[in-house]
Amino acid sequence: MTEIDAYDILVLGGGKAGKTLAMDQAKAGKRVAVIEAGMIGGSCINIACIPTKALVRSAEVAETVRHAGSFGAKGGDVPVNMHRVAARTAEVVADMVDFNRRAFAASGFELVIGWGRFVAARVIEVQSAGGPRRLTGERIYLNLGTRAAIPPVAGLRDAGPLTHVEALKLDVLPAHLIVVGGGYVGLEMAQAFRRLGSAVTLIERGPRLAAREDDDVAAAIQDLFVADGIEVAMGEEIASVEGRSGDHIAAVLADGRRLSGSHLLVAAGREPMTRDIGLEIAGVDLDERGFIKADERLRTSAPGVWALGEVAGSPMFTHVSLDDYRVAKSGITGGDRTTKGRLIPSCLFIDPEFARIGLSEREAERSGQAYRVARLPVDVIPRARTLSKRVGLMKAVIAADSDKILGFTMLGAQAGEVLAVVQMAMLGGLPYTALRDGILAHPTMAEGLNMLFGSALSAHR
Ligand SMILES: Cc1cc2nc3c(=O)[nH]c(=O)nc-3n(C[C@H](O)[C@H](O)[C@H](O)COP(=O)(O)OP(=O)(O)OC[C@H]3O[C@@H](n4cnc5c(N)ncnc54)[C@H](O)[C@@H]3O)c2cc1C
Ligand SMILES: NC(=O)c1ccc[n+]([C@@H]2O[C@H](COP(=O)([O-])OP(=O)(O)OC[C@H]3O[C@@H](n4cnc5c(N)ncnc54)[C@H](O)[C@@H]3O)[C@@H](O)[C@H]2O)c1
Repeated sequence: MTEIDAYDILVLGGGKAGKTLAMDQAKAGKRVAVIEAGMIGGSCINIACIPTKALVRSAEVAETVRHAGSFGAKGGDVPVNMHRVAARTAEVVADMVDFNRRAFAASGFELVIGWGRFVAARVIEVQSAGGPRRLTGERIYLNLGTRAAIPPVAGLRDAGPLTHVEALKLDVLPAHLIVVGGGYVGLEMAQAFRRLGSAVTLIERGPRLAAREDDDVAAAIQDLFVADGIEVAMGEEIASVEGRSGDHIAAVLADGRRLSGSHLLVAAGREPMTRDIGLEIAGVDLDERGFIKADERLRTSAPGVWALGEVAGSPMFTHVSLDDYRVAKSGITGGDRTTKGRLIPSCLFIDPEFARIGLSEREAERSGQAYRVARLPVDVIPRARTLSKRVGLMKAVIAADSDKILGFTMLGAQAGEVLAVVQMAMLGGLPYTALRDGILAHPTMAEGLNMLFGSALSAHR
């Protein structure tokens, strides 16, 4: 019989929520272990947010150099060294992994590297370098994450498509990249590779890019992509894929048209890492999509087992995974924090950025409440002119019967930073007039908020 090591806190999967909880609880004197398959620090720093934003930065520099002449500097269409781009991305990742590794060690939790699976209700077996080990915890937290879903399209899997993981390591520039999916991953990657110098075709089967956004916002993003020279194929179903990514590949559409390229990147959504790890033995129920069913305190159907981050069905952002840690910690310390009613910001790192907090106009309409809308083209903000970044819009949704801000959307330079200003106003319960009348520094992009909230509000419903 293999011995079972017992811990106060056992975390399976070291994502943002799990690693933060582990460090916190280890520092508080608990006996804590984290079982992690191999990505020290989880997907954000290894294969997701951080390397994509490093790639996006390389693309931004290439684009700036390309247009340097108009700013009076010497530039032009200089070739991009993808070997260096990939190396820089890897350096940024390595630094953060190292930082995490040291923080883990300093906190005092035990990091067990290996693939974990339940072998009994509260027992996880790990296949680690030193042979199999069994661990149990008074409290067990599952922070397993997701991976790129490969749609069941004939020939797609056999074509060896790239996902974000491989695309971030490419040290040759794809001559022509086909991107399947116009969500967050597809949009960031499509524009980055276009600006690095690839021809890019983006295929989205739905009616709009960034599916959850309002039509005018999605159309503005599409215009931006078309202006960048990206071929955008909307509302198209891929019937089959022929060839191999990295060589020659073609997406054959339902109407028989062929969209050909050299590489194909799949960015068509995510699937949870819940298969074949004995969750049924653990008594952890899944929903119809395979995500762990968790309540507002992130409790699963198994007593003493919680789920955190994407695998728990939480919105797929690192800052939400971090908040799941706060909810989990509150459960340990007797607090009452839950996942209900969270105000969750999002920022899409295209150029210019897209950001949203609270309700979109469509969501406000669906909610049935009376509301007003304010709109502003970014072009009228002085800072947008000094930056030569005049594309985009700001949009706010305000309650009709009070001055409460219900939502804010921006496509424009530094949208993620401007968003935080509105978010703080919303968190503080400030009326929209505070942003209309507050003295904001000139010339900043945030100054546009004075104009946005000072503009005529059109009433709805
Ligand atoms: C390309 C891309 C870009 C993104 N960019 C952003 C961004 O800019 N901003 C943002 O907020 N969000 C971004 N996201 C989303 C963000 O990465 C995730 O929401 C975030 O990392 C939270 O993940 P998590 O905590 O749920 O789990 P993860 O960080 O995915 O952690 C899960 C961990 O569990 C491990 N694991 C899984 N199964 C097992 C097992 N059986 N045994 C042992 N270990 C296991 C995995 O190795 C992994 O390390 C991006 C996602 C992608 C794909
Ligand atoms: N900046 C950020 O914060 C950031 C960046 C990347 C990812 N993320 C997170 O990761 C999540 C997942 O991103 P994602 O882009 O993989 O998924 P997504 O769900 O956001 O978008 C997937 C898109 O692919 C389309 N699609 C699916 N199957 C298709 C097919 N066969 N042909 C053509 N199109 C198809 C869908 O209609 C959808 O528009 C995001 O929702 C986001 O929460 C965040």
